[in-house]
Amino acid sequence: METHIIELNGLTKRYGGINVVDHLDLSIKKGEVFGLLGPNGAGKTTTILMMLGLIEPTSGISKVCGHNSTSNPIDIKRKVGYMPDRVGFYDDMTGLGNLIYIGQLNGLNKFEAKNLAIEMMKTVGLEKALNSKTGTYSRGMKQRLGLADVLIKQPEVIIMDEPTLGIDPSGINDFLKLIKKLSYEQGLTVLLSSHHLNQVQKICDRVGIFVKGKLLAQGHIEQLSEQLFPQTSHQIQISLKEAFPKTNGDEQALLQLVKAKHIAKNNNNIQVDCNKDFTPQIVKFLVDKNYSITGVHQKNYGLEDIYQKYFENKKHSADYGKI
Ligand SMILES: Nc1ncnc2c1ncn2[C@@H]1O[C@H](COP(=O)(O)OP(=O)(O)OP(=O)(O)O)[C@@H](O)[C@H]1O
Repeated sequence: METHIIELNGLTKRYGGINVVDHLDLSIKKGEVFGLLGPNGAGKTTTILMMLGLIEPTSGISKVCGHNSTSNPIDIKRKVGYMPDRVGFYDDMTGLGNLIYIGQLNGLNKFEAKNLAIEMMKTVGLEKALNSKTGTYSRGMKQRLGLADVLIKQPEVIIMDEPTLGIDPSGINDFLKLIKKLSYEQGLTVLLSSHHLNQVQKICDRVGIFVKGKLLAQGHIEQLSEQLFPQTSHQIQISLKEAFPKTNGDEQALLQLVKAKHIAKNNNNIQVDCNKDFTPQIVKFLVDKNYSITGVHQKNYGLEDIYQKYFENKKHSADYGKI
């Protein structure tokens, strides 16, 4: 049986008559890296705060590591490490000093705290900066120290709110790889809230698209496009030697064959958006009609495309529930 370490059922938070988190159901397995994606104001932070037991839901239940977040916030605090978007440290203390202090606040004696702090700083690649004051750390180094700060509590689950804010691109890559490695090696479950889609795509096992308090779709990236755009989940691009169509009848016949509404044309290239992979049928159709094919390509939606396309569609629809 699969173990769900995070279980949200009907989780709702109402502010000023509006459900900013609206009957949210979400299950995350042990060891999974899950990306919660959504624009500003979607309700990501409110959801996280309910999971941590820091605010009470209006209705519904949040369970993390088997504990009810609302009735057992102390147990949640023991098992869940939370990394907010900006991590604060004492700038005039060394990185090591800051971590030892956190370790002691979490019940370790000075000796244990020092040993663990050194180990965690090595884990996050800060061994050379052990004795530098955190005031001299770069933003990326501070985020790594923030991760060490979470790890020293030896959590089962790590929740991160926009963890890469303000880090330069190569620092982001290194930081995300580190998160993935930790999850893999230590079986840590990670919930990562972000609106940086490309980054999330790189390391998450699953993602959820969260808009106006509701989870619109969740799954692996490939599944998302099928859920969100059932009619156009496969984009098939064909390059031809000559322009398409030779006759109007060809275009209509191809549209009917693949049950598509529109064929996009650009010079000698065409793109057909279909609800399944019609590549063999399209190629056969064109060959039978004596077109010369110079290239065939199936484009997969990336998370950025999925997100953009979703919000483009929303401009034409008043109802977020209808896709
Ligand atoms: N204490 C509060 N009182 C009233 N409204 C609130 C409160 N906290 C959050 N909200 C509202 O709830 C909505 C969701 O906010 P939340 O911070 O959870 O979104 P978010 O997805 O984390 O956005 P961001 O990425 O900008 O942090 C927003 O409209 C916000 O104004």
